[in-house]
Amino acid sequence: MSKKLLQQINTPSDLRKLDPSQLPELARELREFIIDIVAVKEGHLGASLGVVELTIALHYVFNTPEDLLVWDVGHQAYGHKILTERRTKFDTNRQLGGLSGFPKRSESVYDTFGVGHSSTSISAALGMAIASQLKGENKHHIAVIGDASIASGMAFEGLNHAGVTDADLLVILNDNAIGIDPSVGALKNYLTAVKEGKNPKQNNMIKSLNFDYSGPIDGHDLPTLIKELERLKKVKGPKFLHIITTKGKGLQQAEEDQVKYHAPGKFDATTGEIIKKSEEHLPPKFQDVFGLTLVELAKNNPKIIGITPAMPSGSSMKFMMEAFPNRAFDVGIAEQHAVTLSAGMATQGMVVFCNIYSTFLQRAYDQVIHDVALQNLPVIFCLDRAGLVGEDGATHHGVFDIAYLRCIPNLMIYAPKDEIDLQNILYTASLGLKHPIAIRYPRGRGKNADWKFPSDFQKIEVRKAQKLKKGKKVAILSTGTIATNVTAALNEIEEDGHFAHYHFGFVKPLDEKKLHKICDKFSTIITVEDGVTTGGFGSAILEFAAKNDYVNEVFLCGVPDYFIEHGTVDELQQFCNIDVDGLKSLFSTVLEEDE
Ligand SMILES: Cc1ncc(C[n+]2csc(CCOP(=O)(O)OP(=O)(O)O)c2C)c(N)n1
Ligand SMILES: CC(=O)[C@@H](O)[C@H](O)COP(=O)(O)O
Ligand SMILES: [Mg+2]
Repeated sequence: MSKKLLQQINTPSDLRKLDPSQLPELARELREFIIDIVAVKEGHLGASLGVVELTIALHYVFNTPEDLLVWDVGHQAYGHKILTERRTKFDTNRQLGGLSGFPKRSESVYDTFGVGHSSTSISAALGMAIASQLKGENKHHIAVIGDASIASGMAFEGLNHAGVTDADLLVILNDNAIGIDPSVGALKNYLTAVKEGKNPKQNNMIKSLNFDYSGPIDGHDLPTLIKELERLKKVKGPKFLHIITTKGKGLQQAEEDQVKYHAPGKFDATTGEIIKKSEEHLPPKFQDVFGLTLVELAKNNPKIIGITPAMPSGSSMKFMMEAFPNRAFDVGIAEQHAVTLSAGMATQGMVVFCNIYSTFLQRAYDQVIHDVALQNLPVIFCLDRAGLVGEDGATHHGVFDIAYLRCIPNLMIYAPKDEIDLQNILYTASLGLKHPIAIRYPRGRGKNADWKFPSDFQKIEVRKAQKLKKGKKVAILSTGTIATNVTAALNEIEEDGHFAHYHFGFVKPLDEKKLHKICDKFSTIITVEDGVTTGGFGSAILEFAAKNDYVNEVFLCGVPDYFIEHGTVDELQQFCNIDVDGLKSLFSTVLEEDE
């Protein structure tokens, strides 16, 4: 179908020239445009489809970019990007060198705040609103936040503050009753009661926080939305609009299976059918190795508990939730709570597997230190999506965990080299450890198509590093699944026992006995990791060498000291020179120099 209206719009001021009667047609065109491109280029789908009308109404009513609009998480901001000067580039979304999948200040003046991690929008927009007041500027400030994201502690901190200000802040709650997985918790029940009219108006909790509350209204009804936004524009102080939308709106399958269509991969734009890749003979996803192994272990140990903050599907904690609903908890977007809840359970002798994406654990740093490590509670952190995650980009790479966890006393860190190693460390942790442990593993699939399940678990000796290959001259020390790249690179160069390769599953505690032997035997050491080298595994080896007066040459390979953008994992590893070819050329150079 034609996109006559959309093609006329490069900026929101073009949009504001349209007659209100043309906006529903624009919404149809925008939706179709998003579907056509995401079907081929992949990305987040359902959330953006759900806010098409809201996006149009906001840019129609408010004077963006003068008025400041903050999208929470930003996975729903595709329509916003398309209407704000990026329509012709939208087909590069999330690709190397292309548009970011999330709003980003350096990308556009319309992206007022960089997002990706949830629940920041209220604080950020309030900060802007207070700054505008202080500067004597007359602007509107709008935060758009979803029902799952508003349940997070940080959003409540923002609301709590905003309610005692007279800042020009409009919070729009986009309530579609789902996050990535169905929303959870008492707040969800409260919002449902409000929607069903079961909550008396005088008991409205948002009103009681001193907001001008309106809604709930139909977020797909453009005339109603526009009328209400026009009204709110004139209201002073903090305001809260509750709108009801359908995630995936306009694509039947996306509306019916909202979990799958959050980010469906490639699909047929006309039928909506997801284009399935054959999964036969493919190695397992690490998340499934985690999820299925946990269930297996939990069968024999009633003390095992699983906790996820809002990622039951992404982490595969859903298997545990299905098998043992009483012992598995989705606590919503609440990483801080997830960590301290785990600590509380651990005080009572439970064996808690707290699964958090590496990047999202950053939010619960104090809880890891203060509530877990300081009390030496043996919580088992399973950090999925460690390393470079690919198209989600800089906000989501799990590259800092080794560096930010390594300095915490009591906390052990383990990075398995493959699926079996992951299973075995989960098993080992389930037997009971004297300390908390963080087990980090990457997004995506392993390499072992012959992975057997269930398997014979092997206990892993704490601290012990493993020799993967013998060699005489240079020692390569790797941690985690990047070992596979090292092995492949070594297999591709002609070397006759020049390089030895060691897998350091334990980054902490380090196998110092083996390190002494390595430092004595090899004058050159190369460390390889898929996280930042600043403070990471390589740094740990350098610290060991310095502390023990070794003067070996140590080369660190890993993620450099700047933020890595989006692209495929292969492209980004190549960029960091930790792909097979990058490592091969480094090893070849070392080999040539030695000969
Ligand atoms: C701190 C943090 N934890 C988890 C996530 C992963 N995540 C991204 S979107 C999302 C669900 C958001 O749901 P909601 O706010 O209701 O927005 P919707 O997708 O429904 O539009 C989650 C859990 C995140 N981005 N940030
Ligand atoms: C927007 C967001 O934070 C999530 O949707 C994230 O993109 C999920 O990542 P995975 O696809 O790795 O589960
Ligand atoms: Mg939602």
